[in-house]
Amino acid sequence: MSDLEARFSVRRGDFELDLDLAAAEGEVLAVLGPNGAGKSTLLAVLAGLLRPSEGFVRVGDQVLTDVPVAGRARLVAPEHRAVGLLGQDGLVFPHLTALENVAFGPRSVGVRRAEAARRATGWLEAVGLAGMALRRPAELSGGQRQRVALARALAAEPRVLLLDEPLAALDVGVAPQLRQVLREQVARTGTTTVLVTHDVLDAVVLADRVIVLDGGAVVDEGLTAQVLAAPRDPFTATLAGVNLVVGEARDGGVRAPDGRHVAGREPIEPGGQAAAVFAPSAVAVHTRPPAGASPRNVWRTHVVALEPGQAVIRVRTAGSPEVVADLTPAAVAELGLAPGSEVWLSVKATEVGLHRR
Ligand SMILES: Nc1ncnc2c1ncn2[C@@H]1O[C@H](COP(=O)(O)OP(=O)(O)OP(=O)(O)O)[C@@H](O)[C@H]1O
Repeated sequence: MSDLEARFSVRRGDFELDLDLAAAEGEVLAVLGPNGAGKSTLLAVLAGLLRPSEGFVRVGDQVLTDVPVAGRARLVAPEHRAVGLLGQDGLVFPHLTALENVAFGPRSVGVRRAEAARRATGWLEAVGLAGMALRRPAELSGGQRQRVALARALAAEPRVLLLDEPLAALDVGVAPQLRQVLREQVARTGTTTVLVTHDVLDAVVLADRVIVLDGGAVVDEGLTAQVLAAPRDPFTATLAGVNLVVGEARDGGVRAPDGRHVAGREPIEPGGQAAAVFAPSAVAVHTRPPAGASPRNVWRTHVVALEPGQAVIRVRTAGSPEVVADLTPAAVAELGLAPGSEVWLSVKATEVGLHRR
């Protein structure tokens, strides 16, 4: 049986989120999605801050939220759920020291002062803050404060930990260290975790599985590596840094809405929806129709934009869906590319993965 299970729909104005998720004990589930996809709404329902229009949330054998279609709703108050929440700006009491902040959880369930302080000291050590126990939040850096907030959340020994963009407010230099601390502590404590993030790296480093939300619905889900290697949704493809052409399975490949046909390494059975995935570095750009015998995909289009990437220039081209190519600056200069340039793109079929949707 899953440790966490939630199935509900919830409305916020015109927005509706429909969700069905489960996480095994100790599993880290990342929730990815663009702005407004419903990620915070999902956490609010799990935390008991928001009541769904229908559905339930269960943690272990305890039903925390139960809103039947007809009949009485039941909602366990947020403070009585064994659910911890850590947001972007970890909530810590400004007037308490780091130690007192972390000891707060154990104290509030009746643990004696000395024992709570002993446990809090252990947690502060675990998150790399030994020696900072007596500082108040104002005397700590943003990254250190977030460590205190993490220690505080874990010291309450939640059955499920909810992380809402926990690294988003930190400097890029600090985020990797805290990401590592999160990873260690979640693994060490075996806490079932739901991690909302914009950053694909968080999912790669921390999560066993991911779900991708878009417009209030789950559009992709599975093991992190699999979802990123074979995205089924354009948003996931962008996160994974790959091109995704979704269309009808036809003639062994994928027929895009704009008529483009994409062949892959292995032919795919016709019928139904399929997706072709290929890396921007696998796309060659030509200013004339390319000649050559090897089996490959060739499409005529035009350049929409040139964008700086890391040691490459990303060439965005017209089409539905859009295809991007990564070229060296020298190649872009040699081809004389600019927005509006007519180009032919070619991709070797051996570089294209095809899968069913
Ligand atoms: N209090 C509210 N009242 C009405 N609508 C709301 C409220 N809060 C959020 N919404 C709407 O619900 C939708 C989902 O918002 P939510 O904050 O869950 O998205 P998100 O995926 O967390 O986005 P972001 O990544 O920008 O934080 C949005 O369309 C938003 O406008």
